[in-house]
Amino acid sequence: MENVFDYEDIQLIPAKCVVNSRSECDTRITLGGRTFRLPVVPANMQTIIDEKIAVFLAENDYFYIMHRFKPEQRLAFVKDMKARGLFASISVGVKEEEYKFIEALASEDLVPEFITIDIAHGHSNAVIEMIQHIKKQLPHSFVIAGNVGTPEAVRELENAGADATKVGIGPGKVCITKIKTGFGTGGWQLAALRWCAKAASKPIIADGGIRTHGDIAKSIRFGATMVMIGSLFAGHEESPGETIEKDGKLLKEYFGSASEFQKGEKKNVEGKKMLVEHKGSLVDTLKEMEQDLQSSISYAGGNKLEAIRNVDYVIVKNSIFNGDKVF
Ligand SMILES: NC(=O)C1=CN([C@@H]2O[C@H](COP(=O)(O)OP(=O)(O)OC[C@H]3O[C@@H](n4cnc5c(N)ncnc54)[C@H](OP(=O)(O)O)[C@@H]3O)[C@@H](O)[C@H]2O)C=CC1
Ligand SMILES: Nc1nc2c(ncn2[C@@H]2O[C@H](COP(=O)(O)O)[C@@H](O)[C@H]2O)c(=O)[nH]1
Repeated sequence: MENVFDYEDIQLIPAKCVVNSRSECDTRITLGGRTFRLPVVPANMQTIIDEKIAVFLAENDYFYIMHRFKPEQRLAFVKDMKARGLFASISVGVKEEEYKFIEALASEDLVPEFITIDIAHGHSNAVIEMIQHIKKQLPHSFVIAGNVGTPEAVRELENAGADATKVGIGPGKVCITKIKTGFGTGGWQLAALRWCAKAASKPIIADGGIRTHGDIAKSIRFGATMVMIGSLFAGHEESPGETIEKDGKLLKEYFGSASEFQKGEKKNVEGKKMLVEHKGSLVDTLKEMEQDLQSSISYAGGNKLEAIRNVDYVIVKNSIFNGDKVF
């Protein structure tokens, strides 16, 4: 494939400014018939989101996707969000019990607004069958399917009924898929996003590899509607990961959903654990992300997110591992 690159290899080229203040720039995005303040969603991982954060995000018009690692609590979670008048957005896997869970939601007439099918290798019959099951049982839920890394996969999942696809296999900060299996979009996630976006007829969520706020704008430029982020959301005081003090410094744990820490066993491990610096409040990060993205929009020469989609860019260098190590 030609022109393979990643986030740090690209610089977007400024266009003439049309606003008098960055505060005029609108970062809102619509997905599944709802408008959110930012094209950003914290990763559906156990050290990134919990019920409290989900409520905060939904109340404040941010998109969220609850993780699937406390399966027995999901039905009550949907009920609770509905009782609060908030949208429900959950994750499922593809195993037998997940079929029953979807049927239980349908039989109680509990319809989550968003359901994300969250498995490592989403280009599979297992995901296609789950999309079809959800669409049959809960036709009004917006289904996000993933993860994938090729145009063929995007087309197949869209044709099966997915309303959006999630792109990114191996670019995550706590991911070791690229090292352990030799496969994935790690090291060329941005180019893979562009490749997939050209084939997509529905929204794409770019997942993994975001290391700076500027990478959000780059994802939008290369075809993402929304960006899923783990590591940048891992260090907040609200983050569910354990807080650890080391040499007088506060740190937070962040582990992969396919790590032994999540699985409770060393089987098919494709994720690791790391400690990230404590960085204060989630609200402050969201505010800073919004301001930085407003600035990106102004450099793009517009006042809406769409302006970023048309800017020119240059490829400035190349690197494979995006600063990641196995340990
Ligand atoms: N975005 C990414 O790059 C990655 C993300 N993850 C995250 O880790 C979590 C666990 O993922 P996952 O292991 O898929 O979930 P599950 O453990 O729920 O596995 C889902 C099903 O798919 C099967 N499966 C998993 N990987 C493969 C594969 N490569 N080929 C064929 N079948 C497979 C599993 O069986 P069996 O286990 O017996 O093979 C199981 O039946 C998810 O949250 C996922 O998003 C994991 C790796 C990469
Ligand atoms: N290969 C693995 N990928 C994982 C695992 N757990 C989560 N993830 C993916 O990473 C992103 C977050 O990436 P970041 O660069 O923003 O930190 C997340 O949304 C998943 O798609 C894992 O154990 N292995």
